[in-house]
Amino acid sequence: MLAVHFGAGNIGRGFIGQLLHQAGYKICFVDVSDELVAEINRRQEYTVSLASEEKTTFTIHNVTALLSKDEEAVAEAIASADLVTTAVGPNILKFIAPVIAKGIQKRIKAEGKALNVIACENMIGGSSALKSFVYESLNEEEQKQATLVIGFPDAAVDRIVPLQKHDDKLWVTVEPFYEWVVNQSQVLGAVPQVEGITYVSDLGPFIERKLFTVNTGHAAVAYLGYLLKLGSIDQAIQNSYVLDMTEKVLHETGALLIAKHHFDSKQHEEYIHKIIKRFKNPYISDEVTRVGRSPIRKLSAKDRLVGPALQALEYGITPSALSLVIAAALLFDSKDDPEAAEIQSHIKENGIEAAIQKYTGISSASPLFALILETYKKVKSQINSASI
Ligand SMILES: NC(=O)c1ccc[n+]([C@@H]2O[C@H](COP(=O)([O-])OP(=O)(O)OC[C@H]3O[C@@H](n4cnc5c(N)ncnc54)[C@H](O)[C@@H]3O)[C@@H](O)[C@H]2O)c1
Ligand SMILES: O=P(O)(O)OC[C@@H](O)[C@@H](O)[C@H](O)[C@H](O)CO
Repeated sequence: MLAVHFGAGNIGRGFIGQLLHQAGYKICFVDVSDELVAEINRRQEYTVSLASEEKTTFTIHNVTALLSKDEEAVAEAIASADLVTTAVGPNILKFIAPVIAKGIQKRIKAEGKALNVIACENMIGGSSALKSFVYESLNEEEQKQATLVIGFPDAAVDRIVPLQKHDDKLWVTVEPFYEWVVNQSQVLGAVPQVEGITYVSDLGPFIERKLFTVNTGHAAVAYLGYLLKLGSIDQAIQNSYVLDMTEKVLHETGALLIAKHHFDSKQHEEYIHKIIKRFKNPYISDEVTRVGRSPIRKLSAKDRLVGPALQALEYGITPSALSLVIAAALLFDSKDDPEAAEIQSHIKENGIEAAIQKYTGISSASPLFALILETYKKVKSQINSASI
């Protein structure tokens, strides 16, 4: 069995690669990094180690790699694959779509069997978004045929994989916990048998629970930690203010998730505790700048901050703590992050009101707009007087 996986980065090698290997797939990674591709092809194996006291390791064999610009070879691989997965980042999906379309065209011509393409990205409807991009490169007839044989099941993936700092360029250290939930109702043909994938008929509650708890909480720790000049998530969560505000944020999103999806409140409370414990993992040092990366994406209307804040209002919940994190994201000025730099220069040139509208999509008439603005001004003045 062959799996073609786009993105040989942290989650690609450290999570998806491990599970696919254990399920018996040969993996062909596709990446833009010459260094990664060359090293994978040279060794054809790599190590995943668990960030825990035992430091258990797994060797992932049977791996090769292609450069994404080697379009003919990538399309050929897709044409003969049993599964296609991605972990490249939500903003990259549109760039890998044309070559996936090429592979689909070859497959349709050869009357190949049904194939599923699963985007393992932190976003709602990742595979569906990828499908839309792929369809832009298919003509009407190809789209009709693809609808019958190419499934794009949406997924939620959860495993904390920090930036890697090893002499071995392929080694990847990951937290022991993982969760991979896939919408079975969007699978076409045989359901991929991968131990560790949980199939559900409705992904909505699962992806919102994951994104609005793990990622909202993570963003809270990252952006508040950054303001307090704390470098890593485990350091930031030890700070009583950060911990207190993160818990408040997770109780706001929790109230929304319980009201909307009818999760059991006691079980949800346990879920929150488990996640905070994961953030405290002393065997992982995860930089706040990684977790806060791409603030334009994280501030967008459907993502982990503004998404639950807007929905909370609809359920009569005031998103005060969420507004604090949104304000902190607007203050995130990490120099190495191009999206942070763009927000800061927009604020400088056009003012905070224009930036809130542009990056969150919230209209100035919304009560959330006023709440974010007021909180932003308060936090900024606290920073200026060094009282945060
Ligand atoms: N790291 C985590 O803890 C984690 C957990 C769950 C989900 N995710 C999600 O997984 C995705 C990847 O995150 P990551 O942390 O592994 O990032 P990463 O930067 O480590 O990996 C992304 C990989 O994609 C490659 N890439 C970029 N453009 C490409 C292209 N055009 N074609 C092929 N490959 C390309 C990069 O070279 C890199 O190797 C994101 O959507 C992220 O939100 C990450
Ligand atoms: O990958 P991002 O940038 O969407 O979010 C950063 C982290 O919150 C994220 O990578 C988590 O580590 C991961 O989602 C845990 O499952």
